[in-house]
Amino acid sequence: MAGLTDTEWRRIESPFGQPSDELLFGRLGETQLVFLPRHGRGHRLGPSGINYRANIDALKRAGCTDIISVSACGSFREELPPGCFVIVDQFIDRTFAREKSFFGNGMVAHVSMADPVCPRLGDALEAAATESDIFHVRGGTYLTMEGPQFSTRAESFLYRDWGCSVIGMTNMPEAKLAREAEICYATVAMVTDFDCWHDDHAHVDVEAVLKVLHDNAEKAQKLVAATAPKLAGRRAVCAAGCDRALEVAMITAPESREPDVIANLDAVAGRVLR
Ligand SMILES: CSC[C@H]1O[C@H](OP(=O)(O)O)[C@H](O)[C@@H]1O
Ligand SMILES: Nc1ncnc2[nH]cnc12
Repeated sequence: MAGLTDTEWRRIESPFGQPSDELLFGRLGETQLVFLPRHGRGHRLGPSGINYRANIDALKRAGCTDIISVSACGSFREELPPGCFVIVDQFIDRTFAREKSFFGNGMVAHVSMADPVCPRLGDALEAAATESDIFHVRGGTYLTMEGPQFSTRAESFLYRDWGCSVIGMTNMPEAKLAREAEICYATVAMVTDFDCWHDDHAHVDVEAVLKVLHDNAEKAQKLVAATAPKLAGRRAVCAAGCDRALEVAMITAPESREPDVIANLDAVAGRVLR
């Protein structure tokens, strides 16, 4: 990415297994930035094969306070055509074959997902998109399907009827895990296709997705570059409380907590478990 300096790929170890790849550390002006390709370089990993827990844990260990998820998506709305960037504010999770929590037996926690997107990050993305003259929409619901196959036409119509805006295969459980790790999270959904509901457009295929993605890569980089400086001066606390999500979430009594489970949570929940 143009303007990214002091770059270095570094491997981060996680007790939750292998992150998708090494992390690319760099600096964009005053902002420290870390890039993690969620499918690995070369797109080796499918959406169900990504170790989402290891990725979020590694980002936490790397010191990340904010995550901007850049994601290719199908659209359910005429007014969100290919090329449009949607700064979503809600998710529906239809995945079923993924580890979805850092917590469980031995240390149970229930975080709120009522507002899964950090409004401060949403504001920064919206302002950056406006400044950069990028066609975008603020707000929308991202449905996460398991994949790897695309939806049937019946599913596509169902999700439209549910009021969903876009569809992808990765943002859940990513957003849930970011919340558990007390990291602010926001998504830029880059619309690549109309899935398979639209009479006037062919059903989605990978070739079509890649073409739109390539045509929009520069725009996505411009958006990240314009957003980064807005996040440089880290506030003491997140006004929405993303960075304190665990304070009202943990339910297992201290004497019932399992030490080996607690040990793995040193990065994600060390702040509240110490
Ligand atoms: C190549 S189309 C399907 C693929 O694209 C999206 O990836 P990402 O969310 O990482 O941008 C979608 O979720 C699927 O994984
Ligand atoms: N139509 C679609 N469904 C699921 N994931 C996608 N990624 C890009 N387009 C998609």
